[in-house]
Amino acid sequence: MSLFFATERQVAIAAVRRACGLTSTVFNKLIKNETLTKGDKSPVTVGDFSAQAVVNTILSRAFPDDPIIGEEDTKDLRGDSPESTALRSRVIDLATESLAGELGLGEMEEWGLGPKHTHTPSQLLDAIDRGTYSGGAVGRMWTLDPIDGTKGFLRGEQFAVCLALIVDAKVQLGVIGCPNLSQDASKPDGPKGCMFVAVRGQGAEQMSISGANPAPVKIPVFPDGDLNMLESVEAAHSSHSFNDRVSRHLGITRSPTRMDSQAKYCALSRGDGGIYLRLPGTSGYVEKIWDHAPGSLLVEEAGGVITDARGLPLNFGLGRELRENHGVVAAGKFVHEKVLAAVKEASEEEKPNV
Ligand SMILES: Nc1ncnc2c1ncn2[C@@H]1O[C@H](COP(=O)(O)OS(=O)(=O)O)[C@@H](OP(=O)(O)O)[C@H]1O
Ligand SMILES: [Mg+2]
Ligand SMILES: [Mg+2]
Ligand SMILES: [Mg+2]
Repeated sequence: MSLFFATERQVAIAAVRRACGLTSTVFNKLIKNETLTKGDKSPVTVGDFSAQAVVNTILSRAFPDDPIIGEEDTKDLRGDSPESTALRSRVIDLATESLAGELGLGEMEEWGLGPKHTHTPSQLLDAIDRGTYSGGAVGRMWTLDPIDGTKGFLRGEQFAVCLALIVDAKVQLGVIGCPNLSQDASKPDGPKGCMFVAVRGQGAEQMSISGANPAPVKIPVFPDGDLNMLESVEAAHSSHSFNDRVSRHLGITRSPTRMDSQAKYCALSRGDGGIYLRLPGTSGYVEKIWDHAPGSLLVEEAGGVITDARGLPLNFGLGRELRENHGVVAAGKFVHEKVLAAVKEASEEEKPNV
């Protein structure tokens, strides 16, 4: 039987795998002036830029007509200042080195990828800027977060390379690479590095980053009293005190697991935590589609439910942002409705949140 999106799945896995390798190289060699602070005060590193160059180059060669919505752009890389020049050359070197390896893709030659092909600096910068697509409700488009959880990446904790294919506003394919996540949730000190792959209607699986040991993931049915909350590390990204209030309404006694990035969706999909709650703080920040697209499909294909805090589906067809959604509530299907009710009760007590 031929499966839908088989080529897209294969290319997305190869691209995320390559970017995960690159991020490990960068982490081990990152030096102080290789991190910038963006306009919104969030950090971006040479790793974010070069991983976007690599993934976008692979996608553009394999699917030249598909637009890409990527988090990063080259504004900070194209200037003439010594800082810009140094950053640019480091990003180009890292991306060039990463793209020079075998990708394990059958059509690589035909697509102009692999060790025999070189990419000029200007092609690599343009590849990063292929990510500036504005999105919308119609057609195929990819969305990429080259390093999600950059703060976690810098701390040596959780981060993820996140890629999704959206068709007519629906996420059809999601791939998340988590280089620092334990392969076996019950062995936190065991081997690390996993990849989660979901295709709509075809289920969700976890494998090692090399592709070894693929196994389906499914959100378990938690006995009452065994639930716990997954939440952001950064208090500015989602209110911890609001989550505590929701936990009290649900009778949750276990302490929350704090983790950066879409690794939270991965943990949820394999039962390593029962609820992911992300309610907006007071800053007016609007969530971006690349921070939720692959994770949302992973949750659904693992048998869970994901909505915003008001119970509405996440709308990926409104451009680069989840403009009409308010926060995120993700959980197993037997738990989700109870969480929404608890969110409502908690927000009635604490008005500014919902
Ligand atoms: N103020 C505010 N509110 C909500 N979300 C924000 C905010 N600022 C940034 N971001 C986005 O959060 C992404 C990281 O989310 P995490 O869940 O990993 O946060 S945390 O680091 O665990 O706290 C992070 O993704 P990356 O930039 O890819 O790291 C941002 O897109
Ligand atoms: Mg960022
Ligand atoms: Mg992100
Ligand atoms: Mg990012």
